[in-house]
Amino acid sequence: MPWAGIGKVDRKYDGTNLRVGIVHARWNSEVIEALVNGALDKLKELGVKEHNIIIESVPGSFELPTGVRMLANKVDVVIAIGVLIKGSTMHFEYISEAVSHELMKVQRFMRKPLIFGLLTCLTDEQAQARAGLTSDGHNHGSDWGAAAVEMAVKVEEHPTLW
Ligand SMILES: Nc1c(NC[C@H](O)[C@H](O)[C@H](O)CO)[nH]c(=O)[nH]c1=O
Ligand SMILES: CC(=O)[C@@H](O)COP(=O)(O)O
Repeated sequence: MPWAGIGKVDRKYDGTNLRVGIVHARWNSEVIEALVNGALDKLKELGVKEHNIIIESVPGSFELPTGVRMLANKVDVVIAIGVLIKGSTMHFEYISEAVSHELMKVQRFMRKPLIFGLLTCLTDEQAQARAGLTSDGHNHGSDWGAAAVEMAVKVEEHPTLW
């Protein structure tokens, strides 16, 4: 997936003074772990201090919006990470839709940037590739870490945004 990723960044973003929350689901834990580590590595590369990163887990992706709200007051930006994989029922469709909409609402409610780290995959292989676990894969967690620092800095520069 050579085209994947957040592209060329307009300037250098410094995360030195940022507090970042990561809330992740535990379903599909191998993929989740790779995504969380990808995000953590990128946050640290961009200067975020380890003691300014709070990590919380929730059972599944459906619980992500609640988890985000629990962290919202303690940090400048939250990354919500979950991995939904299509099974044999309509479960996937309902949860994908509901969680995506609710995360957008939660972002407005908390008036802080929220990074959408919800993979909605049709197969296990799709999820593994997006966590960098296949030879042609790319770890989206890394992009989410970069997006978190960029958006936290940008929003800080626009105090009347929300
Ligand atoms: N099937 C997946 C789930 N299902 C669990 C729900 O998210 C939820 O935890 C449960 O229904 C209790 O409310 N979660 C994922 O993150 N990924 C899945 O593929
Ligand atoms: C509630 C569930 O997680 C489960 O019944 C969903 O089944 P599937 O993933 O096969 O659609």
